[in-house]
Amino acid sequence: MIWFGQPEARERSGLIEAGWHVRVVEGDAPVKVREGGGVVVLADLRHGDAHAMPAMQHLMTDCPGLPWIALISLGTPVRRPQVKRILQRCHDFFSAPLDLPRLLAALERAGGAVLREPDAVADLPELVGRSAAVAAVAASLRKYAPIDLPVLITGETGAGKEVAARVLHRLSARAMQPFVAINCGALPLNLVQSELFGHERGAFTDATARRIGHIESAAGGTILLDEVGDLPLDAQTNLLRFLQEGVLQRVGSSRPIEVDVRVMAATHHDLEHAVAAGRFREDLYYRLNVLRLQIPPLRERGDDVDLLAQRFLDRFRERQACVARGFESAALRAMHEYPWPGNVRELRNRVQRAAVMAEGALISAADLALPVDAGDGGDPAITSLGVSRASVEREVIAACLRECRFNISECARRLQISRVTVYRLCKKHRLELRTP
Ligand SMILES: Nc1ncnc2c1ncn2[C@@H]1O[C@H](COP(=O)(O)OP(=O)(O)OP(=O)(O)O)[C@@H](O)[C@H]1O
Repeated sequence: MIWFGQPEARERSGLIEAGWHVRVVEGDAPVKVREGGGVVVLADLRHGDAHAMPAMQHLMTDCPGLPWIALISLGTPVRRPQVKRILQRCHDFFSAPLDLPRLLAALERAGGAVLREPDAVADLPELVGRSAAVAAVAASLRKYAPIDLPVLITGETGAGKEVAARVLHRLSARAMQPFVAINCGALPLNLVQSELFGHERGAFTDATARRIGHIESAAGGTILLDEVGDLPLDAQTNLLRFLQEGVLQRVGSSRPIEVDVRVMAATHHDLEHAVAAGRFREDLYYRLNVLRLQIPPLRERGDDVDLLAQRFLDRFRERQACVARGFESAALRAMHEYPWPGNVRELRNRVQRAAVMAEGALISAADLALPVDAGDGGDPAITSLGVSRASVEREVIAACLRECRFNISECARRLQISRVTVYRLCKKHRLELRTP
């Protein structure tokens, strides 16, 4: 629903709990909405505030088919022409204090099915979100996609760098050609060159046959070099040559092979720092950093957390039997408070686990293993800071281990702790180090 004005906290959380996505509009900027799909608009005129009136009028003209509901109080200037025009357009009226159950019933009638509000990036279904931060990413993606130059994608782990690279590829002229993503940090050190550039038969002891490398296998398409900062210096030199001349040499061969591939690189480390420390070639950095895309961390995406969580839950429900279909308001609050060090990936993992754990229709903060704030009347065992920390720590490690398929080195790298610490924490939290 679009709420023009200011919902009270209880109103907003009641709506979200009932499955509605609430988009609050306070300013006078025009609002874009796709008609149909269960969108309902509420004109909150309780405070007689004329601020959002132009945006309301605009939307009424733009989307004449939308159902409108008015919320008024004794203070609403009902005789003012602007207000009168809006009231004339409304199907239903509510007076303060708002009777939430009656409003929910009216919304169901007006909007039909539960609203799935269009994302800010409706034409990019891979990129769920409607925050300004995600809209800015979407705008850059559309701008960069048709330009056949390298892109350097930065952002915290799990924020969606690979998702962005896939969108860039899909929107580019190379869309019908391969997209190859490789994690440079996970390549065995002694095989990096052969993995990237391929090798000829007999190039080294185990090279019993000729093998093409990842770059060649992406011929005509795009290669994403994830964690590019982890490439050893000799591989960096060859990559630079490839970027400059468009040719590569397989290990054990002196024959240059021309390969047409768009290179994208991603990193969650500070590459500038690596350059300053001499761990990353400066010339390669400039070659890769032609177009730059910064993926914002989840904690900076506002209500996208709700949207993503619901999306992950819906997807999970399509594949697995589970009773959960939404989130308690305390769970939504907890998700907004939590800093999400593992970003969208961590959110997905927590939601999936919570969907399994939840015993009712609504997932609680405890199901998500997230701390709830003390004023919430939540479980005291959960609100204790020590227990919450331990629980979060366990969840983050368990999720990361699963993501890395129980590869301890990879897990240590992603969490930026030592392998020894990973083992210690697994022991502390009784996490099994099984192979998948
Ligand atoms: N905006 C988004 N909408 C939907 N799913 C997303 C979004 N961003 C990320 N994801 C999901 O989150 C998970 C992590 O995303 P991705 O692998 O792109 O992150 P990353 O930044 O490349 O991580 P890493 O630094 O560990 O390589 C994936 O399952 C991806 O599908």
